[in-house]
Amino acid sequence: MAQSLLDSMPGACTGTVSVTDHLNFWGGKRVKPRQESDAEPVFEPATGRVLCQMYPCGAEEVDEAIKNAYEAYLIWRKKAGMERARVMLEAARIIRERREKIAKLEVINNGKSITEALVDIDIAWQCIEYYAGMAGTLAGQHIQLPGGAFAYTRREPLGVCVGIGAWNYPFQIAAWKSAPALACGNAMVFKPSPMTPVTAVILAEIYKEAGVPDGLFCVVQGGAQTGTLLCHHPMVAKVSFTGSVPTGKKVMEMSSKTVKQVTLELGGKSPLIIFKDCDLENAIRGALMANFLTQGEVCCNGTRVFVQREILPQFLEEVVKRTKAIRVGDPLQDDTQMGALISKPHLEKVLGFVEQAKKEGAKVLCGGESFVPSDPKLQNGYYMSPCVLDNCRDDMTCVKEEIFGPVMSVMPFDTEKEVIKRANNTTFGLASGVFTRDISRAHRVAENLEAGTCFINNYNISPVEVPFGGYKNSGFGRENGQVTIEYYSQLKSVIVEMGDVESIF
Ligand SMILES: NC(=O)c1ccc[n+]([C@@H]2O[C@H](COP(=O)([O-])OP(=O)(O)OC[C@H]3O[C@@H](n4cnc5c(N)ncnc54)[C@H](O)[C@@H]3O)[C@@H](O)[C@H]2O)c1
Ligand SMILES: C[N+](C)(C)CCCC=O
Repeated sequence: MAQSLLDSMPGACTGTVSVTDHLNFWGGKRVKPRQESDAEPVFEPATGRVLCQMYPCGAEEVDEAIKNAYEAYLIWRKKAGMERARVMLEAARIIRERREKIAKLEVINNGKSITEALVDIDIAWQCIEYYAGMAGTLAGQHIQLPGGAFAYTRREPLGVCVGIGAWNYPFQIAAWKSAPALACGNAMVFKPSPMTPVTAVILAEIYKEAGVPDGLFCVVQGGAQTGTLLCHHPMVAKVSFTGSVPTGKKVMEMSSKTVKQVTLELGGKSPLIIFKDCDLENAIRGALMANFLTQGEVCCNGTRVFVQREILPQFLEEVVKRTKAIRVGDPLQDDTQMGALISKPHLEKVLGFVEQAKKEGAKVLCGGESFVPSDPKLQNGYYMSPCVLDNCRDDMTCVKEEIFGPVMSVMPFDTEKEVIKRANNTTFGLASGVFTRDISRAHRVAENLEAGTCFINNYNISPVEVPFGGYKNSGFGRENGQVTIEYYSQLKSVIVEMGDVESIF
């Protein structure tokens, strides 16, 4: 059934696809929703058409999926790491083979450009391939103790892990969470955002095809209620959450009731600092990459752009020229650079931030308006023109709050000390960036910025080998990189006596 959906992708155009397949997945197959009464429409952002219905899972379905995942976990955890690796490598291969079709479906559900979606799918299979490579390397330590006694540690899986995703990188988030989880021998029940329910289930089918036991990667659909059921379920060992700070706090609180481990990948308001000694051309490219990928709906975007006063005029002139030239439109067209925002309410929220910024004294240098493409089929889509704001101050709403749209706020600064203080003056701490040719300054600034990532002379690249995650309210735990193995496994110490027991009794 699902294969037919992917098979229809090559010829599919914007405005032509409807998804009727079931979107839940456990027991090795798509599962019909038990309740069809609370359906929520899912929209195609590019056209505003209804793409499909999302039927939230209730308590019985969540319980069934978790129990099914637990059965699969009992089988999977006993497999050698090399065996798990082979299955995961096969899953990565299948994704690579179907990348165009999956990317197309992602575009239709999310609204981002096909150019970007292809990169997202590539990052997804790379992540699975990377953790497949690590599955066979998991090992403990041998510790010598007095009298011939010794101890060793075993790195063991946690059990059933829950993944809860945001809507901006639907397939990639599912891969970033499931790949390390599965490599360590866990099972995962994944809940995508109710706005992007379509592609996580494709990943489930691919894992199944690659040879994971039925139930190892399950998908349950739903919003806050379904998420709450997952976070409270006693058989869940860990919740890895990607989403906003307020929801992340709730997830942490709910998970604490049954002492589940938690990873929180939350929002950001990241600083990008551009010194006058930078390569200006690269800094401008970096600023655009830091603000306008996925219509600005990126957690780690560098939306507070601090530019050293001497180069501010040249920077603004060039950034505005290039922002105005960004081609907004049909996300399935190869030459489109920016697609549609996720939903009408979200578009209105982002436009509201621009209005508020104007009221607070910011100057709109370009964009910041809703945009109606000339193609009639796109006229009800959720488009806006990318925006550059000048005259921004640190106390403005647009500088303090995560907008999650294509809005860049630019501010001048004079000294390194001053800009570091201002950059750190936020409750967020996801990412940061610095452009300078001074190597000492670059590393000094990186050391002093309170953020989980600092890009030097680039922005928003995401090699899967490098850990990704936040400081402060942007969360804790990491995705990607070797360290994430520690967030999906636990250590057992086995202590072995070789002599007699010395008892004080
Ligand atoms: N740090 C990261 O890696 C990262 C990546 C992508 C997005 N984000 C952040 O995500 C936010 C945008 O995504 P969003 O609007 O989907 O966020 P959101 O917090 O509204 O929702 C995220 C997920 O949580 C679920 N959810 C909502 N209420 C819940 C509850 N009470 N219990 C359990 N689950 C619940 C949603 O259904 C969704 O699946 C932004 O703040 C963005 O910065 C962070
Ligand atoms: C792949 N990027 C661009 C680093 C985004 C990671 C996920 C954040 O929203």
